[in-house]
Amino acid sequence: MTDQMTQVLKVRNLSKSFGALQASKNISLDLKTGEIHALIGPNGAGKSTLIKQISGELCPDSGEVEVLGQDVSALDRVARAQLGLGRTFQISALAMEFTVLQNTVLGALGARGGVFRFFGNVMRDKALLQQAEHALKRVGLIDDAMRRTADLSHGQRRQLEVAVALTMAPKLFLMDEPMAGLGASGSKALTTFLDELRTEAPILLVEHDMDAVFALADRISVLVYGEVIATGTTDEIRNDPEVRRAYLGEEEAV
Ligand SMILES: Nc1ncnc2c1ncn2[C@@H]1O[C@H](COP(=O)(O)OP(=O)(O)OP(=O)(O)O)[C@@H](O)[C@H]1O
Repeated sequence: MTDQMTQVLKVRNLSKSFGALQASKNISLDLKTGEIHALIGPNGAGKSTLIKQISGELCPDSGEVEVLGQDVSALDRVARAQLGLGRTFQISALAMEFTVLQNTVLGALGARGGVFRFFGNVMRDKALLQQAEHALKRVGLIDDAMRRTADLSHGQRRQLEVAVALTMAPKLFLMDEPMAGLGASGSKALTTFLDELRTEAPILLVEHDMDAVFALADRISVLVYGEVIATGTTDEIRNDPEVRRAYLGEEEAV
């Protein structure tokens, strides 16, 4: 990393409670140009809750979120996405009866702010098709373009979510466990892809797969009980006694 790197995402003092449970405690972190910043922590630490507050799906009790220098705290999810905040879609966002290509074209249509009217016409739109095919090539799903989404493996659906998000040409990515359910070869392929993607769109990556995290991350933040207990390079995190005690040690991940 160099000093010239700019912050594309800044989270300041975010807090969120669900009743008596404080799921985010005064969280501050940032994401810089060209980097992958991994967010790790035990189950229930509050990783997804944090991602949802950044994407605009969940409203924090206090704190601010800045995207590309703009305070987006008052903006909804759609407005944040239009500013370039990409988010891997939940599997439920895919239309299971549609083909892989159709789902990706719908993503590309959404990226243009298009309205879904006559699907037949949409599927004849050369520019949309090219955009969708390009995204499918990048994630390694082009050979499956005509398959029904319902017939894909779990891992392939995760790849498709990334392809759909890519059609929106995001300037930064929030990814919540993209490796989940991928076999060894799937996660290796996705690791290679994310490694390349970071220069185009930096990534805040929530991931339990420690091999992927330590292979990819420029920096890691560790979240425990809603609190960031450490942020640092992979070596700093690996050797941090508090992190080892609170998280890594217990999982024997290093
Ligand atoms: N909508 C909600 N209502 C009440 N409690 C919630 C809600 N969403 C999350 N929680 C609680 O907040 C805490 C943080 O959950 P969260 O899903 O953010 O953790 P996580 O680190 O993403 O976990 P995992 O690694 O298992 O996905 C958990 O105790 C969870 O039960």
